[in-house]
Amino acid sequence: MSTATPTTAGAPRNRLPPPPLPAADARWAILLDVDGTLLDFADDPRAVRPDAALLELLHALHRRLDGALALVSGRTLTDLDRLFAASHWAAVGLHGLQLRHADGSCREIAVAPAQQARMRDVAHTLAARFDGVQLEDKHVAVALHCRRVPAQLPALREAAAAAMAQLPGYQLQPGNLVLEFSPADMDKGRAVLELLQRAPFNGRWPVYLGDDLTDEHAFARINAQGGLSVRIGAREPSLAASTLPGPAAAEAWLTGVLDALGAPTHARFPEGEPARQP
Ligand SMILES: O=P(O)(O)OC[C@H]1O[C@H](O[C@H]2O[C@H](CO)[C@@H](O)[C@H](O)[C@H]2O)[C@H](O)[C@@H](O)[C@@H]1O
Repeated sequence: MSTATPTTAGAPRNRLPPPPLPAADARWAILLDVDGTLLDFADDPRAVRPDAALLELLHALHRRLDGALALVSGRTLTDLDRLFAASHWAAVGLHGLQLRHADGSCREIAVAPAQQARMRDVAHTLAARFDGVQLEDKHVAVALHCRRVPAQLPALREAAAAAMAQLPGYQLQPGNLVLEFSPADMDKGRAVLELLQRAPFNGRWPVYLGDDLTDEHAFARINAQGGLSVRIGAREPSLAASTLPGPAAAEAWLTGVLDALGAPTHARFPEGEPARQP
């Protein structure tokens, strides 16, 4: 699949092909990371929102795949449902801590309240020490964003790694200009495997699109299942077998997938238009 070519610095670099399009009768299941894959990055995590064309495309694909399309994100399920009007979809939230199957059944990994309170306390104290670092408190997990102050990332990483000694049961998950404290022993790969074991995903060919380090866990599982892993962007190294340059290219490719499969005909948004931010 991938071919290694030398860079000018002499280090190998993977040159990956674009993903193929399906045959009209293909039985695909599509799993989609959100930030950096479907949506361009914004300085403020609360500022992003999918535009109408992307929403329409995703809802049409979800119908065409008989529900075998899921969002797999570090965001909470509540946030995903608000952004995508998708509370009837299977989804993975908080990097696998939350999971909803297509039949609506959910599971959530909990942490002892005292342990969680300790983690939040440590994270808030840490964020206050670094000017410009934005704290996103998801309760069971906390993200410290450096998008506005990328130069702070190395020092924040060092301080956060040191703080881990006080936080048994937690892991420090790096992402795109972000560090997250989240409960250990869960990642997107494990959650994706759970989804793939149940209808309507089982028996279909799994295709996963993602851009970030957290998506590498999913790429590993998807590859082991014989599916297709697609890296969005150019981050290296990656386990992905295929690549697209960014969210705009991902949307164009998904449009090609829908065209190849043939568009469905019923209602656009069964649960009403998605909420709009002011
Ligand atoms: O798994 P994902 O869907 O990619 O979610 C990962 C994190 O995405 C969000 O943060 C990232 O996007 C923000 C908006 O563009 C950006 O400001 C931030 O720097 C990025 O790290 C989200 O806020 C996090 O909760 C997710 O874990």
